[in-house]
Amino acid sequence: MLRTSTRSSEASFDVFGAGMRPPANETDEDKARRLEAEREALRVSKTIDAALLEGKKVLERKKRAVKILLLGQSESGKSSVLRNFRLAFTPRYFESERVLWRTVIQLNLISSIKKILNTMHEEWTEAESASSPTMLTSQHRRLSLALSPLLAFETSISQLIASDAGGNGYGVTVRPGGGWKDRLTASLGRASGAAPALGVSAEPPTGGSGQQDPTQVTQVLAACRDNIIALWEDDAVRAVLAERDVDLVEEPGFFLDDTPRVTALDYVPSDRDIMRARIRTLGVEEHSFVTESGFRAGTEFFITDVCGSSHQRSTWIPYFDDVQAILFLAPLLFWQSLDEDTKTNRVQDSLELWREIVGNPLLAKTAFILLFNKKDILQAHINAGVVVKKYVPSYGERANDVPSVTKYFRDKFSAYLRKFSPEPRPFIFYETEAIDTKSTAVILGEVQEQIIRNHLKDLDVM
Ligand SMILES: Nc1nc2c(ncn2[C@@H]2O[C@H](COP(=O)(O)OP(=O)(O)OP(=O)(O)O)[C@@H](O)[C@H]2O)c(=O)[nH]1
Ligand SMILES: [Mg+2]
Repeated sequence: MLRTSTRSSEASFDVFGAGMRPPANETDEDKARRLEAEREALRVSKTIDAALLEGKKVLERKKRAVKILLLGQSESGKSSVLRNFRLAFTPRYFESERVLWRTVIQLNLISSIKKILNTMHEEWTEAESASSPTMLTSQHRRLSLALSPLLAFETSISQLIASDAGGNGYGVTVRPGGGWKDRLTASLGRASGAAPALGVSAEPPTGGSGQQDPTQVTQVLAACRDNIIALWEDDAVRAVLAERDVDLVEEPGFFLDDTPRVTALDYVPSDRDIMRARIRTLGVEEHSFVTESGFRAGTEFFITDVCGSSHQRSTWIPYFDDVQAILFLAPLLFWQSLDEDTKTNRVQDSLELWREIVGNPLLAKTAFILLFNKKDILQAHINAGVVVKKYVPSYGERANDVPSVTKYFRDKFSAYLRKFSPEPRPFIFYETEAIDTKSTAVILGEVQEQIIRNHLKDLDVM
């Protein structure tokens, strides 16, 4: 019995051993190939182990980290708040990205120019087909021609950083997931032959592949400076834009009034410029970082930034899991409608969205912080005489000033929170102006402190 058992175990050992042993007639070449294959298999196995370990570590870190979700309609200022967050709490990282923002701002400027040129072309086409007079002259045609090289840069750089899905043809839209920064960094590095830096290289860049590089755009913009100013300051151009309802000043990412500064060869974007830059988020971006400064520096954050367009809101749901706080942005721009649905009033849309989000059972334990962002724009419009009750009849005879408007809508948001939250939760709100980095830093400092305290309480650390 004992012998049988031994034999059987030897036999089974042999079955595996035979498979592992090299064949008796193995040539030197076969052996080299086999050893190489074994080394490769070991490398792949180690890579998989490392990835699993890394994945586990990320999950562990994510469990301990503070998780924040930025929500709100498109253009509400979610990404701008995230930028403010990074400026306030990871200033070294923010500095390292300044060079990328120069390219985004250059693209914003070119987008505005493209809109003007396209509007002029529409005017010419209609004037020709209807044989009607136009205020635009041959001088405008010369300007249009002189500025047309900029459009090639717009296309080319947009292709580098933009999504294949593209945007609406004007705004800057980036690839989902934030990978655009790596692509742009690599491109800037290649163009200057070194790590990307601000200012242009002494040597003019050589295009080579035919693809425009971001360093060249700096030089072409500098060369176009006077023509851009001439175009934007031209009375006939302004009149054509007004006639065709093209209001560039009101659009996000408007830098035409800053042309002399933005087109300078040594242009370095200020913090405010970076907050004013417009780049549309597509899909969902997850940002993880450890704070360098502020309350409990060294705290790890996971901040999720989403695209606010109504077509993309279903992509938010997977990110509701395990989030400590939602920063909900709701600008009180009651005279505007959504870009994607011009029949829907912006504030009405924010209220509906707020109601859905606060009422979501997955978010019952999540803290909500409401940011009435863009208070500078609200103030400017009230100062310019915009009458609230014209757009919001239920506003009635209340005073036509910012405190009354804010109180009116604040009461509505607060009532929805009380009525639709699955469990009672405090109503926390701030009035913000994300392009003002100083005031935003103070508010974000308070917000961060509250969130960390709550988080530590949940983890039983405090
Ligand atoms: N004047 C002013 N402009 C702001 C303010 N907050 C944001 N902006 C500008 O508004 C534009 C839109 O802001 P984003 O942060 O890109 O908006 P978003 O919510 O991320 O939009 P999506 O990515 O499309 O969902 C940008 O050009 C910002 O510079 C503000 O408080 N005041
Ligand atoms: Mg965004």
